[in-house]
Amino acid sequence: MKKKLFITRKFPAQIVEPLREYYDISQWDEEEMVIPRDKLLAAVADCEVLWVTLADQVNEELLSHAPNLKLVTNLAVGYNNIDVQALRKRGVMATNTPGVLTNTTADLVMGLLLATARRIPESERYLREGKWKSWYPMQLVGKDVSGATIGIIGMGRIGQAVARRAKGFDMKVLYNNRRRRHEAEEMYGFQYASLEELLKQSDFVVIMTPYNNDTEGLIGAEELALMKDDAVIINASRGGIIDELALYDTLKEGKLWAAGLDVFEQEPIAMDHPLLTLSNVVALPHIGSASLETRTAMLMLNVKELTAYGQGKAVTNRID
Ligand SMILES: NC(=O)C1=CN([C@@H]2O[C@H](COP(=O)(O)OP(=O)(O)OC[C@H]3O[C@@H](n4cnc5c(N)ncnc54)[C@H](O)[C@@H]3O)[C@@H](O)[C@H]2O)C=CC1
Ligand SMILES: O=C(O)C(=O)CO
Repeated sequence: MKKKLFITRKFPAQIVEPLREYYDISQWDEEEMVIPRDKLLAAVADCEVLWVTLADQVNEELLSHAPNLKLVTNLAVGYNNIDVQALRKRGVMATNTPGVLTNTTADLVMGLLLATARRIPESERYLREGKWKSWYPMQLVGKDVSGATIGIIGMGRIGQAVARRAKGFDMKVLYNNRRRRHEAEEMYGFQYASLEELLKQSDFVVIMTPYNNDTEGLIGAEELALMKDDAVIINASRGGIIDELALYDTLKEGKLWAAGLDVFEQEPIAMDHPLLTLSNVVALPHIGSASLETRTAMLMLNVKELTAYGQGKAVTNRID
């Protein structure tokens, strides 16, 4: 008998179909909308394998409804949506998608850096709104990225890919990480700094840590106050790492140049969120890894794990 697999979103048919060799598959039939929780809890009742997106919470509640569950595959590298302890307790395995999205996400971070520093979205709105009357010296002036100091908090796969790109802009690279990256320091001249020094010295601060109990609220009012008044903060990791209301207050008081945000505490962000009233906030709908090549690679990495499990082989990229 085939194993039961439930997929929490409508994924492309050509990706899912080959898995039918091993699985009896059911899936939520919406591409855009998250499956309602009650439907998900009912759907997992008899499934052995669950394929989720980062919008699905895999927690004690879900596990208590899924007595046969053995494997969860997460279509994301970040796995803050998964309660790893609860999984471990029940002997359920989980996998994620490290590596395949590193460059694409680092590219987006550079996009946010340029967009905030050079006021690109604001300038585009200005043109489309018919405000462009002439060229004048101080029109929509921004700040230079080239030669500036970037401070990267979380020097993992993506953090290091951002740092390498920053070198291409002749930036000085400071970083803070759980452990020193001696090899990268020697090879590229990246400099380790305490969080406090990094915040004080950087023109651009980029957050690339995972989201967990240690990093929740890592950047609050006190940390923002350490930053230069004309600095930019970029968050492409997870929303809860920055205190959004503290960020709003800091920007509103003119104590920061701008913020570039791909992620939010609540996703989608509420349209009346105060951050969205500020013209120096560039806000994106969590598109860090959203290139066709990379989203396909993420799906295919999950497929590889599901195929291995279906064939009775070991899965890799385990997060449990
Ligand atoms: N916006 C988007 O679409 C995307 C967002 N992400 C987010 O980026 C995160 C990072 O991804 P990777 O670079 O692949 O992970 P990684 O595990 O390679 O890197 C994370 C780094 O953060 C460091 N770190 C952890 N806690 C820290 C702390 N308190 N202070 C300083 N450093 C700390 C770790 O030592 C590690 O070097 C993911 O967990 C995910 O939340 C990832 C991909 C796309
Ligand atoms: O992989 C992740 O963690 C994302 O946020 C989306 O790619």
